[in-house]
Amino acid sequence: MAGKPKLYYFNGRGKMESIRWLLATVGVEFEEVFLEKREQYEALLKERALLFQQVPMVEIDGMKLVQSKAILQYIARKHNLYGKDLKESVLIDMYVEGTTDLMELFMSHPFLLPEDKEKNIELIIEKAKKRYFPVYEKVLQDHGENFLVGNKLSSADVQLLEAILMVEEKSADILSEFPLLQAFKERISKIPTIKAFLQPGSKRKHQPDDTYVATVREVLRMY
Ligand SMILES: N[C@@H](CCC(=O)N[C@@H](CS)C(=O)NCC(=O)O)C(=O)O
Repeated sequence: MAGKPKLYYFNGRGKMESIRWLLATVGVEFEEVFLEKREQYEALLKERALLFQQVPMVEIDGMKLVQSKAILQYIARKHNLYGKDLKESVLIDMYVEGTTDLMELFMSHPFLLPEDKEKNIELIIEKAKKRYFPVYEKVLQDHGENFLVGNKLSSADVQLLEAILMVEEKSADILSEFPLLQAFKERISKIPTIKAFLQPGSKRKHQPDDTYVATVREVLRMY
């Protein structure tokens, strides 16, 4: 039997966090290798473990997978979080891409100059409020189900909850104008595996701090 998936990334959210969320949701335990030194990254490059010289990399089912989107789709397909047919899958892809676009704005935020950070976070919150959250509110309304697609949980639901919590960290009352999203958040948060992942001490990461940013810069030589 294959061992636990092994996740290679930094000790921060970045492009690995949605993968952690999805594995936790489907109840798969995983190990993490945190890159802290340039030498660890160089060792991975030397053994040709990183196809495009990038992390995230996940060792799973005898493969070394890179490209976060491909990894997420693999996990979603394997664990039936990817819809019942092509039409459901493409909707899931669209909704996942929307939340990814929103969360990527947050991912780049810690790397900005201090003087740009405040203005940038205001713009991100504005985008969440005006562009992204109204879409998901309407999808829930039109679809009339507990989930974004079909009548069961999909990776789109998991990622939407992740995005909601990320925005709420910066704007606690963001959902006040979105009652269906508020109910969605409460519902999805109660799924036992997700509830466990939301507890302190889980492998969920919180907002990257200066140490995280400094580590990424050092390991990837981003100066
Ligand atoms: N499309 C890739 C992008 C991965 C990516 O940009 N990884 C960054 C760290 S978050 C990296 O390894 N950068 C090193 C480089 O590009 O040289 C994915 O989604 O996995």
